[in-house]
Amino acid sequence: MKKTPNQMLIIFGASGDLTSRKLIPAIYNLFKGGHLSKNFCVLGVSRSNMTDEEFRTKAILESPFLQKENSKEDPQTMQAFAEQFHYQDLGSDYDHSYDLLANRIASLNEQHGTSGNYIFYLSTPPSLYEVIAKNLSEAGLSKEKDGFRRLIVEKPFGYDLESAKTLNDALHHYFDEKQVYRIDHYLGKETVQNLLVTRFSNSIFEPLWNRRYIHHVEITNAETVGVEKRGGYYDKSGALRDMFQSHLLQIVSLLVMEPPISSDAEEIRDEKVKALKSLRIMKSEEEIVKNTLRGQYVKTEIDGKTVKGYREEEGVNPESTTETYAAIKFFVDNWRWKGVPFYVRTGKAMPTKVTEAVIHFKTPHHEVFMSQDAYRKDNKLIIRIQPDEGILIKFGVKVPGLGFHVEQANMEFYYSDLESAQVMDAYERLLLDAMQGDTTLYARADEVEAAWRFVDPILKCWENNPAVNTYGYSVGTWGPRNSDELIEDSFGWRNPGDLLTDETGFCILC
Ligand SMILES: NC(=O)C1=CN([C@@H]2O[C@H](COP(=O)(O)OP(=O)(O)OC[C@H]3O[C@@H](n4cnc5c(N)ncnc54)[C@H](OP(=O)(O)O)[C@@H]3O)[C@@H](O)[C@H]2O)C=CC1
Ligand SMILES: O=C1O[C@H](COP(=O)(O)O)[C@@H](O)[C@H](O)[C@H]1O
Repeated sequence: MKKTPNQMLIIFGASGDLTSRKLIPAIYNLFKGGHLSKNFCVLGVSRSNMTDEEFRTKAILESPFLQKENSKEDPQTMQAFAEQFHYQDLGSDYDHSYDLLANRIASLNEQHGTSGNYIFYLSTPPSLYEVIAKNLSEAGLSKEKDGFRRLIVEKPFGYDLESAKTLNDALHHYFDEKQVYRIDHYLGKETVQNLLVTRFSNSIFEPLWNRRYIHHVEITNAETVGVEKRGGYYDKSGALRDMFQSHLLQIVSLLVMEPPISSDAEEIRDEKVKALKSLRIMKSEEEIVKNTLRGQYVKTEIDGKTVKGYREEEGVNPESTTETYAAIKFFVDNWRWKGVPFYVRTGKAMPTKVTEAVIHFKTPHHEVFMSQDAYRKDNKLIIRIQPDEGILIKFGVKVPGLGFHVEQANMEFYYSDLESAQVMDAYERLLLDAMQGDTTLYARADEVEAAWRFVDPILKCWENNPAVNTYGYSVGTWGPRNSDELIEDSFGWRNPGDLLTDETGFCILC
């Protein structure tokens, strides 16, 4: 196990949802797993007025997100964990009290022996990222003189290309790029990382990983939930910004990239940037309208009960045209991928929670045997990112008996079958990487900008034409009725039931 240096984690936005739901449980698991140094502490920072004790009680001892642990752990372990937590109230606008904060950090550094190593985690509304970075710098907390100084920045990173560039420039004013860790929690998922290993450590896949053998690539990200309590944020964002620009383009970059020369963070990130730069940018509105589709879930009767539509959600404009479903077809203009269509869709309020990438291989050039079903004869590699993490290969086998009839068989691997299947939660993995100074799974400035460069024209076109290609879909369905039209040349979207479900090849339409 790699040793984690002594350090202090300073969380801005400590009273918020992300801190209690994701960050504290992740730190707790790292603590229990023995990944943290004994000389470690957390300083929570936000506007709310709380003492250390009140913060510990709310965020740890009475946290619903640590309830399971609370009930089964002995109280001493929980208490020992809680004692590493402190809290600092920063006043109403995060623009003051930084000298006070610097003094508090210095005194906790003495108390916990954190060796002057500080990570600042920005889990506040994004509008505060720049002001916090500036104030940290002015309080002398950004320069690495007597320990490391790192800045973890939550998503969304920018609202479009221009704002992402502005934010990068602003952060670079106060922190060097190597100090900035832009988080994308999908990169913390074991199966997303496994995309690299599947591709580059198996000589059976890589020779086929190109336009000669791949017919098309399909990525599905579906959630059963709607926008829940995040309507205010989501209504200004939409599926394209919320999921596609960040998480899904990260997955695309890992599928598309060339082999890096080593597993060094910069080598991998260089290749990802090149991959993102090779996505063909859709220039005309006509091209965008032809290759994209969006939808919004609508009020739906399910088993005699009315389920809210998006426009009825708290914080959402009742006339909103924000998309909760987006599907995009695009091409990658480089030697490897020329002419291979990529289809990516994401949506809320869908039938199941699933994320998967499907590589559809071309059918053999000359068909000797007839398949039972014309749509099922292509080989597929299904990389299941969640929830049942694993890999499935579909290939043709002879149906026993007379003649040469072919049917699809499955060869599958589930992560849960591994004896050492201790899959770390994404935030746990990413926090540990930042604590150990590993940037591989964090997005670099040029990577984020390259992703926005691809998404920007689509956003602009959609904003200019709010009604074009926008369709309602019922809660619990696979999106708008006509979503298969986008993928018409490729047999329709795979219906991702269980990993092993023998799909129909067609989307279940509303
Ligand atoms: N929640 C989630 O699931 C996810 C969140 N994120 C990102 O993480 C960040 C935090 O999200 P989340 O925890 O949900 O947000 P919350 O609104 O729950 O919390 C935000 C935190 O920032 C503080 N804050 C809010 N408004 C202001 C303001 N105007 N001035 C100063 N401080 C303010 C709040 O504390 P106080 O009011 O005490 O000052 C609170 O601690 C956001 O950037 C979000 O996009 C990313 C992915 C998922
Ligand atoms: O970043 C986000 O991700 C979640 C989905 O994450 P997952 O790990 O549960 O797949 C999504 O619900 C949210 O809208 C988005 O901001």
